[in-house]
Amino acid sequence: MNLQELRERLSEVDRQLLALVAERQRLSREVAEAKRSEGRATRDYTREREVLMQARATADSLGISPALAESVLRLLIRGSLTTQERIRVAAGGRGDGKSALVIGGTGKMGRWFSEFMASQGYTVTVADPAGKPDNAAYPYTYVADWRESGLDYDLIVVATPLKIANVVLQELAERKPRGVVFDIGSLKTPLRQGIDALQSAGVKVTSVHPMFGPDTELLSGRHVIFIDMGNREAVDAARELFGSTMAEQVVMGLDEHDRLIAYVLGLSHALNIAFFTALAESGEAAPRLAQLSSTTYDAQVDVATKVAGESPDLYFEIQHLNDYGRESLLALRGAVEKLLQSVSTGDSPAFTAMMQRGREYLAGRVRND
Ligand SMILES: O=C(O)C(=O)C[C@]1(C(=O)O)C=C[C@@H](O)C=C1
Repeated sequence: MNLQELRERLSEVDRQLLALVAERQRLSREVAEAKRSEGRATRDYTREREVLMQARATADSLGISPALAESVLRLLIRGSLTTQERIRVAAGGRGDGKSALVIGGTGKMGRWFSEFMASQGYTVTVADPAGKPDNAAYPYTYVADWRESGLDYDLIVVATPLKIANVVLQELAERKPRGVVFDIGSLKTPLRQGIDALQSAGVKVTSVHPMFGPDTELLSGRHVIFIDMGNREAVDAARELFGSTMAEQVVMGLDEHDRLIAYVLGLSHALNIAFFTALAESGEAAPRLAQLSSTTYDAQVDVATKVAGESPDLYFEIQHLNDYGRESLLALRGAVEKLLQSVSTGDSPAFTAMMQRGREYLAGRVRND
């Protein structure tokens, strides 16, 4: 066979593979229904392990790489889980007969929430001064300014940029809506006044931080943080929204949230900004570095590239508006100084101690994906 013929055969095999993937997905939808009627959880780690082990053994007997087979099956299981989670969220029907308003609903996370709530049966209204999305089949009621309409909703989600959110929450407090109100900001200390105003006005208020980006399809392994401002009903209602998903729910206080986020978001963003700034400012080495690779460098460059592509406004807000933001930046500076000190004085025990401490610290970390 010549190259052209071989490529045609490969394309045919790819088509067959994808037809099998479609068949697997179809079966997985049936599994979702079966598990729902038997009252079983969506995710079954024991079964996943079995599937992966089976794939490795089959690969071995076929003379192909077990690692390749495992990666393919991991992707397919992820596909299954995404489909199954969606089925469960829709079947839960937690929003049937209920209405929701998403203020800032055409932004990225606003869109995510609108879709998520609509998939549960909520009738969604989107308010956003950015204009109605140019889509003939736009599925939600649209208003440019929420201030000009009634507030008779079961749920109001504030998905505006942080700076505006505090004002919106205060304005909402004046109108005392009957439904549950929550924002989805990445920081909570800049929203303290708005949330407090709602609380004092007797509104059912909480605050939610979805710890994932707008492209997220599967919530298994993801965290959603709920801030308890003293209104149990509001916290329960917000948690209930995620009740059919596999997201892990964490409830905490407002200050605790921002203290932790200063590290989880603030420190990891800062480290990447420092990394690419150091590279870009490395003088004549900069263009040559861009061509090189090594395992750690490539992994770090991948993360840094994502960070560099994010919104500077949002990333600045995350650093600047956090009451506890300085703490983690100073910790980073302290760590770099300690490193510099050990390296420049040839203090190998100090360097080794840093590595050892990191190893111990990170070994205690549980990660599930
Ligand atoms: O066997 C199941 O319970 C499935 O839902 C299927 C499947 C898979 O894709 O193989 C998907 C998710 C589960 O966690 C385990 C396995």
